[in-house]
Amino acid sequence: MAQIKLSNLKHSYMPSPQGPDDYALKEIDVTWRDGGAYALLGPSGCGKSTLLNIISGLLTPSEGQILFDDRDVTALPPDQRNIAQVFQFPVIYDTMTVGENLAFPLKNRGVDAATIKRRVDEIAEMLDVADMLNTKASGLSPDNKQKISMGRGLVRDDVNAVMFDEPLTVIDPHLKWKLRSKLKELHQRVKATMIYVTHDQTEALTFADEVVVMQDGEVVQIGTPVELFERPQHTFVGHFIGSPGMNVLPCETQGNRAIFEGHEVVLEGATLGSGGRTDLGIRPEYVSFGETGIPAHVTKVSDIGRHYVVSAMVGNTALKAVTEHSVPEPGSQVFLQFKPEQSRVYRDGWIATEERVQ
Ligand SMILES: Nc1ncnc2c1ncn2[C@@H]1O[C@H](COP(=O)(O)OP(=O)(O)OP(=O)(O)O)[C@@H](O)[C@H]1O
Repeated sequence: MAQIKLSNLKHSYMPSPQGPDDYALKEIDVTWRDGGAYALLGPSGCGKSTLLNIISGLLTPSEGQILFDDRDVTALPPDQRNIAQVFQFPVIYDTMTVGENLAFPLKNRGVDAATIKRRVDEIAEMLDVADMLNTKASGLSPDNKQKISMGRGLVRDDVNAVMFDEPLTVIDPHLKWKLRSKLKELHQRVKATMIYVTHDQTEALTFADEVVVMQDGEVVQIGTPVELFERPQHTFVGHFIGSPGMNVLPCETQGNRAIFEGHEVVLEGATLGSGGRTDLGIRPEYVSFGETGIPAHVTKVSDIGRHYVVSAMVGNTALKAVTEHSVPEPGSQVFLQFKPEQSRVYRDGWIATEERVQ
């Protein structure tokens, strides 16, 4: 397995790109440590597949380098990069048995029979398919087919990385959580460098030690699931991660305070920079109800199981609060309190509040 470094990577599908908008990848600088579990998360069109294809060697970047353990592989074709890939749709041979499918990547490389048997048994046991080794792949359910596809990606122990491209797309929703946790467990056992591409935050946050959040060809934040939740570096991250996402409320700034709909809001730290569009970012989980605070009108209360999501209006601005206990009635007047250490100003989308030193 290898450390993977993407250095000053840019890619445009146009022959002579003029400006940043002509680039599918604007400037990517990322280092993935050997044995880490990473997710590439972003909406459709943000550049995930482009990046994946550049790493696997299907696409040559317009600029920049790809390094595996400090070895420049930018010019190497896919077959010399030694990467295993698991795609959206299962890639298995229907005419072979499960065991033969799992053995195939090893057989292809001339691995000896005893090692093949040992690896196939190990992987089959990890995937809970040991009892299916002699079953013809054609008769398997879609989720078992995808499991075997994953197994084929994991069976070799000489690859630089295993890349998963939206691997749960074809899986029934009620089986998704099973495979999601299975993959996490597999990473802990196999310890390979794994890169998991998805537009689904639950998949990314369950699987990865670190998530790379992309928007419009740019990495907007790299962090642990907790970091992305607790301190989004960009309003996009705040909104994209979390359910419901972070409230992004137009505001003005006055010294180290935000003025939101005429009300002063205490922030986590000092305000940075000046000018640009300013928004106050606060997650619904950190908005609470009190005896005093910002007056609001409750418009809707949704019971979503473990907690309630309260929609309210402050002046002309809509926001959400998440609460477990004190549930107001729709139509009532309430006072909202924003947790200061979780209240931040964003300037043109980027965080502009200094981090509080503990
Ligand atoms: N072969 C291509 N030729 C021209 N433009 C392309 C090509 N492939 C992708 N693009 C453009 O590059 C940008 C990034 O696309 P990409 O497929 O990498 O995003 P993605 O995040 O993987 O999206 P999805 O999840 O829908 O596959 C998009 O604007 C897309 O239209």
